[in-house]
Amino acid sequence: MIAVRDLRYQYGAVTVLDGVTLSIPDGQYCLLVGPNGCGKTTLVRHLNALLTPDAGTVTVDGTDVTDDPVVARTQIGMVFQHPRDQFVAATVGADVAFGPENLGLDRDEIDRRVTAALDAVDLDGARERRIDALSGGEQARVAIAGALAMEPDYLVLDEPLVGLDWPARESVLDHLDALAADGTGIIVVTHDLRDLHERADRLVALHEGQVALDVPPAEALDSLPDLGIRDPRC
Ligand SMILES: Nc1ncnc2c1ncn2[C@@H]1O[C@H](COP(=O)(O)OP(=O)(O)OP(=O)(O)O)[C@@H](O)[C@H]1O
Repeated sequence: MIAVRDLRYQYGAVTVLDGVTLSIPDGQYCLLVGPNGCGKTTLVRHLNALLTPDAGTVTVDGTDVTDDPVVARTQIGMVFQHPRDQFVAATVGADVAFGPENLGLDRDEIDRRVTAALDAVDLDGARERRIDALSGGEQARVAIAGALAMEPDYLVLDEPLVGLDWPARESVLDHLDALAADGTGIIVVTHDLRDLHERADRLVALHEGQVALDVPPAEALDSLPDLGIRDPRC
């Protein structure tokens, strides 16, 4: 379980997170929503210790991520807002292998993980393809595969659908559904709930640095406009 307790963070004099508390059990599919600049990325960067809290704690299965960032980073896979910035190799297979290689795994295990991760996003035939020659949707799936190759308990995706056309968007979402069905916890950061609200178990909305809503998505819809988020039914 990921547990965030009274998390506070400011950039200079600007307070962004002002006492965020939430727990995300294993296997949950959670949406983290809020308008631009409300602190969603700042919050998820704390989950695997890319940022250190000014106050409060983030624990994963009881381990404080600040004390043990490596544990957090192996249990929580992150897919960043612009996947293109995340790639470290020219080809799909080399990029997906990068994380397991850094874990010091043997070649057979690396190969097994790369195969499984690419299979999970339907890119099993794409190992030798150059990433810069892939479509935006394919690149998004490579980024997800890169995180999956670490065999994380949770996958955190920061605005994974930006710039994708409808088929690519559906494809990425269907793959997330399949991962969730297999027990991977999914946390999707977004300000656009179209196609998402019916898939997730839970919706957490940030407002003025705090958790303003934490309910099943269907219960949140009427309150969203007051929090600066478009009602996806409209
Ligand atoms: N490195 C930084 N230095 C100073 N201010 C920052 C930095 N990163 C973010 N901020 C500010 O912190 C606030 C929260 O930013 P954050 O990126 O967490 O919001 P967000 O909800 O993810 O926004 P978006 O939906 O636009 O991605 C914003 O006002 C942003 O300008």
